[in-house]
Amino acid sequence: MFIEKFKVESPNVKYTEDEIHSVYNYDTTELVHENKNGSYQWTVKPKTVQYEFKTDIHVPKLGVMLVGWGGNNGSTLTGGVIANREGISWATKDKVQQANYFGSLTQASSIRVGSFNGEEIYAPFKSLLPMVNPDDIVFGGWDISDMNLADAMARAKVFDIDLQKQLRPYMESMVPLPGIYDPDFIAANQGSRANNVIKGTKKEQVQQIIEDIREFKEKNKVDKVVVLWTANTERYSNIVVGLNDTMENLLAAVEKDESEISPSTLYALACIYENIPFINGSPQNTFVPGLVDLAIKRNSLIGGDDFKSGQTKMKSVLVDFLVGAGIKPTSIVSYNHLGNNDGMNLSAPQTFRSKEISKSNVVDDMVSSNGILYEPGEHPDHVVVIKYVPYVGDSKRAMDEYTSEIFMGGKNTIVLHNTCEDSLLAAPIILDLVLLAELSTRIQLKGEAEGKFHSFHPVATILSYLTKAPLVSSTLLYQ
Ligand SMILES: NC(=O)c1ccc[n+]([C@@H]2O[C@H](COP(=O)([O-])OP(=O)(O)OC[C@H]3O[C@@H](n4cnc5c(N)ncnc54)[C@H](O)[C@@H]3O)[C@@H](O)[C@H]2O)c1
Ligand SMILES: O=P([O-])([O-])O[C@@H]1[C@@H](O)[C@H](O)[C@@H](O)[C@H](O)[C@@H]1O
Repeated sequence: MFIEKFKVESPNVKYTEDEIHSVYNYDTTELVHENKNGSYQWTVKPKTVQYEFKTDIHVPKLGVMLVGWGGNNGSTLTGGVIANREGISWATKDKVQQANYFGSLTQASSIRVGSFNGEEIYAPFKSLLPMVNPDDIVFGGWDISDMNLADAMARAKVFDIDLQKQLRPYMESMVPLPGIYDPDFIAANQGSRANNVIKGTKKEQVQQIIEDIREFKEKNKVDKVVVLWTANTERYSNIVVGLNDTMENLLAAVEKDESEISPSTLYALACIYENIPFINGSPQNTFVPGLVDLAIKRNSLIGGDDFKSGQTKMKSVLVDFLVGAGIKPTSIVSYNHLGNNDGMNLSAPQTFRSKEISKSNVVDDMVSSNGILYEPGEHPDHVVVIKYVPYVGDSKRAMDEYTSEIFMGGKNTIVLHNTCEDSLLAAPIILDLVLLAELSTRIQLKGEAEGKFHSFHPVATILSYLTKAPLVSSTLLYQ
């Protein structure tokens, strides 16, 4: 049975006018590796750590500023939220389609809350804690292309025409702010659309982004802003000692207008200065060490990298299942072709390399978890192929082949084929990322050994489920 909402009655949960107080006993283990009578022994000791959580129940009016707003994902998400908010339905060749948020964890998934008279009871994920209603989000952002969002939606060729016609009046007045453009970091084929760029030094560009955020916040009277990068995939930045390895060196490099500081790092820097959450939806290493240092020092949320939308989502689920079942994947081949602008940008070797890394590394932890199947350092052959085929547009065609070793020298091959608009996969994930980032900034926690409440660690590993290459912090404990 499915229920819409519920209240918790527990000695561990207290509702006040402003907060939900909860106590959670986290059961974990502590491992000890010690020399006993001349030989080393691993000892596993169960332990329980008690945490207290305080969740501010006042849901803010949220502004979401997208970097790359005029792209396929940006225009699709914006149009999708407007269609849901306005209750738009449209004619397709099959039926009259209603707007929905399918594909969003927060809006379209459910959780089990218990059983009643022998029946399992489920509730919406979004009923767990007070969350922003996506219909209320105010969108804005930047793009190096000055195309308005209605024309960008038409350029993307994602939505049905009848839907596009109904959305156009809402979107044609939406025009992206000029963006920070550096041709050295994205494919040369993107140059023709770069007619909407911020001039000046890197320091001046960062300052302009800060001013844009402040003006957006003031103009739209939003309480909070989250910034999310859904612009083109950049090439990796070189990590150079003395340039971007520490926050002091990074800030000095910006002062000196050093060329190796990428646009995405500059946007993120502006957000950290403003204490605005910044999420990276692409695979490049926006978060160079110096930037992570600064985010931690200023306790400003950063998260990423690279939305885990389709092929890689399937890969992480399937390989986790196979390895967990004691089956040994030995060859993974992920091929896809698509014809959108993302695909065109990825047709350049240096930007493709960023994507190849994030699409390949997703299985590393699963493989290293099983020393029965894999020798130290052993891993499956893993190939990622992305081809740009203009004709298919946003309709990505993904083909995957998984070959595994099974019992007594047997081999098993699984082949998957997946076709759909890439932006229809990514847009709901972008929504989840911004909603969960906003929610996490309203939560304070305190471990039993800690003296005072604090926020989550600024490196938001809580967003990992939604990204291919989760950003994690080497500092395990919050300072
Ligand atoms: N399923 C998916 O669509 C999916 C999944 C994972 C990751 N991604 C990543 O999301 C990003 C966006 O995907 P898309 O399909 O919307 O691509 P897109 O090319 O349609 O949109 C990117 C937009 O960013 C703009 N842009 C580029 N550089 C910019 C800059 N420095 N500042 C501001 N705007 C800039 C471009 O003009 C373009 O409008 C890509 O990096 C892609 O790899 C997409
Ligand atoms: O999440 P996923 O479907 O594995 O990955 C997708 C790739 O298959 C696609 O080629 C690329 O253009 C998208 O940006 C996205 O990264």
